[in-house]
Amino acid sequence: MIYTVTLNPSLDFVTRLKTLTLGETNRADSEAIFPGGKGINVSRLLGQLAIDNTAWGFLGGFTGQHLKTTLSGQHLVQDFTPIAGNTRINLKIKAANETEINATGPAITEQELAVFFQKFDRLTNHDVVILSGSVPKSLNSHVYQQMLQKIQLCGARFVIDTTGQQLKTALAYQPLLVKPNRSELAQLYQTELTTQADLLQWGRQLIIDGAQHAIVSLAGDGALLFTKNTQYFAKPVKGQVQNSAGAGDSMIGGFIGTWLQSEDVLESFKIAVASGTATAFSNDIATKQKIEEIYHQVSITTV
Ligand SMILES: Nc1ncnc2c1ncn2[C@@H]1O[C@H](COP(=O)(O)OP(=O)(O)O)[C@@H](O)[C@H]1O
Ligand SMILES: O=P(O)(O)OC[C@H]1O[C@](O)(COP(=O)(O)O)[C@@H](O)[C@@H]1O
Repeated sequence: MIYTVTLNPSLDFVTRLKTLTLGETNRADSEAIFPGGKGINVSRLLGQLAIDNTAWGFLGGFTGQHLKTTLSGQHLVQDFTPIAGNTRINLKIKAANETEINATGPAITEQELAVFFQKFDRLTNHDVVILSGSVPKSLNSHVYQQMLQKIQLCGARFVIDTTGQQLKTALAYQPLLVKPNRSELAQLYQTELTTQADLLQWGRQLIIDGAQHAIVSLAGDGALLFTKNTQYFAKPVKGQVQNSAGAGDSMIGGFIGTWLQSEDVLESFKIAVASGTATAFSNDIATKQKIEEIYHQVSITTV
């Protein structure tokens, strides 16, 4: 089974307006609410590809209830840990630029955390756990490492999409896949990535440091894939961006869902790029139909 973990799910409140003026009352042209949180986005993308998966994480309050309702009927099993606090609302402002305010998230009690950790006892070496996104402020920053130790103990495999020290620590546990974007890679290695040579050098470093596969996503500039023996570049597909939130999560879902079925790295990368692009070109997580449409436009070269 594939499990996704979203410690800090969200409702994404997306509002559109022509111009955003700070310090003034702005009037929106439109607004919409989407389920959010990186692991949940991965689950939804896997669901679009009809790949069975179970979503873990914390949900609570009226926002958590709304998220639950929105997810019901999608191709994923909800196995969230209930909490007393309210699931957060993240604000995405689409004006001339995209501005995001991601909330800190609710308080998680020690008891709620203990109930969540019990789920890891049932993992086996057939399972893959996808750990994604930020840690609610109330949780200790070592929570990712605690999960990794439990996953390793059961012989399960994992994918991790987080940043900074948490990502650095995770590399030593040999993740199946990591997917930093350009700024996350620069932050990880405390370096500047100005040239293609910089990207290739530091992308490869992810493999040297322990990752089995590494995608460096470059938003409108495409993506790079690194494995022990190969390096690929996917050119950006041209199109109209609608809402790029979840594009990176969709890449992870597309890659890992395909790789677990075929172990075909090139095909998995192609579907990853199609999935990420299709989500960027959609209002919400991409549909299977949109992914198939984009798939035929994906062009990959060895670099
Ligand atoms: N503006 C865009 N044009 C074309 N493809 C895009 C665009 N934005 C995202 N994508 C696709 O989605 C992938 C993931 O997007 P990116 O923004 O890099 O991830 P993240 O959301 O994790 O920061 C990119 O590597 C690219 O393939
Ligand atoms: O957990 P974080 O880092 O606060 O991010 C949560 C946000 O990330 C998203 O999952 C989108 O992620 P990406 O754009 O990086 O793919 C949103 O749905 C959500 O609001």
